[in-house]
Amino acid sequence: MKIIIGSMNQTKVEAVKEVFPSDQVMSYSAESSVSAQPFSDEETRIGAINRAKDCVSMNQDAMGIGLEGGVMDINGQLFLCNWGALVDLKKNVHTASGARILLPKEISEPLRDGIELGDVMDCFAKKQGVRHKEGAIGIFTNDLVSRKNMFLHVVTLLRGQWEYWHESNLKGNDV
Ligand SMILES: O=P(O)(O)OP(=O)(O)OP(=O)(O)OC[C@H]1O[C@@H](n2cnc3c(O)ncnc32)[C@H](O)[C@@H]1O
Ligand SMILES: [Mg+2]
Repeated sequence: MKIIIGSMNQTKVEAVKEVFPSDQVMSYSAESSVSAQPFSDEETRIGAINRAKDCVSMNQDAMGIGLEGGVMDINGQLFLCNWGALVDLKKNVHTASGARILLPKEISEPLRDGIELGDVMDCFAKKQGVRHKEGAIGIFTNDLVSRKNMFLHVVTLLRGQWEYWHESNLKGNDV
């Protein structure tokens, strides 16, 4: 089976390759068609779906996977949120979200001023390319859960749902 992951970010590409080890995984810089820094669950999820659909529009013989990172507000506090979407050969869509953790004020304030999380994290952690490595989730979990680990869980949720609905020949809520 061919699978296109709609990102060149290695944390996302490696997560898909690990969850689909027997398949041909290709990466493509898909359009999320949402803001570079999504600010709600809804916007982040739509970004993931748009990326997956953009992948499928490139190659009708492949399944598309979109993974999107964002933040969401609960009672004035910002949490990391991540969403994934899988579009299969029949154009059914499955979605799943990732773990979420609170971001400290040092991060949420510059985010609300319009700076992207990846850039804020590099400045905060005094590192380069946190988004391509451990991610904010890695930094704020003391490296116990990396960005790739978090996406591994999301992609596993996508694969499991796709298998369940595919094998049962039924339609899920998302499809
Ligand atoms: O190339 P793409 O696939 O776009 O990968 P990205 O690293 O930009 O990631 P997203 O667009 O999915 O995430 C939206 C923004 O949130 C940032 N972001 C999300 N989760 C992050 C994390 O765990 N660590 C650092 N930055 C993160 C990311 O850098 C972007 O600025
Ligand atoms: Mg991005």
